[in-house]
Amino acid sequence: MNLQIALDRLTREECFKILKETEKFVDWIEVGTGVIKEYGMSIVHEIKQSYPHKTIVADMKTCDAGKHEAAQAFEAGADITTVMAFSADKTIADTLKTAEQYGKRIMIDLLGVSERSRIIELQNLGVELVSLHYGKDMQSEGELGMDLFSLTQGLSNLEVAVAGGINLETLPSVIEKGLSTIIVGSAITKAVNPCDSAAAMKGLLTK
Ligand SMILES: O=C(CO)[C@H](O)[C@H](O)COP(=O)(O)O
Repeated sequence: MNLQIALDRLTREECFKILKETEKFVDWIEVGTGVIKEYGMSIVHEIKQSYPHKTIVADMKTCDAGKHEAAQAFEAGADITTVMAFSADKTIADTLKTAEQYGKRIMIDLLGVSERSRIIELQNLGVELVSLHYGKDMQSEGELGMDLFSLTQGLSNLEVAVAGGINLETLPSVIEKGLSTIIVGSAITKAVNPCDSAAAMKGLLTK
């Protein structure tokens, strides 16, 4: 099970400091949407240069102009770029095609999706990697509920990640769902000791 660290609401210096401290315990590095908005594609490039052996996820949250935005992410060094599930099928198809041309991948962000039928449509378009997502703003109204997992439960040929306020207390019940990637932001990046937090989480994932 991969641990993906999400670098959100951080300065460039904070991103690199946290990566230096947590590198050994994280598998995938997500350059968060806000960080990309602040620093542009150059920060994706810098992080890939510094961590060439890690899988870099550019959280572009693309919803239109798919071909262009996917190419931007891959040119900058991203291995995976994110695309919103509600995007037009043409956008999904274009980003998939672009990913194939670059030998890279797209991850579909399921934020706001409540019907399994959309996920099946996405699979029919060729999608193989999705992320269940309980949004940052929704987190102020309560923790990620286990019902979120029913969206993808039992679907075959689908790699599933999950994000949304996961912390050391909630991680064990998330692990039980048997997904491929657990995405953690604040519980590591805003921890007093990000290294200890990442180590503890990776420890649970590899148990
Ligand atoms: O995509 C995101 C926000 O849109 C974050 O990557 C995701 O929510 C993980 O961060 P946190 O653990 O702090 O919720």
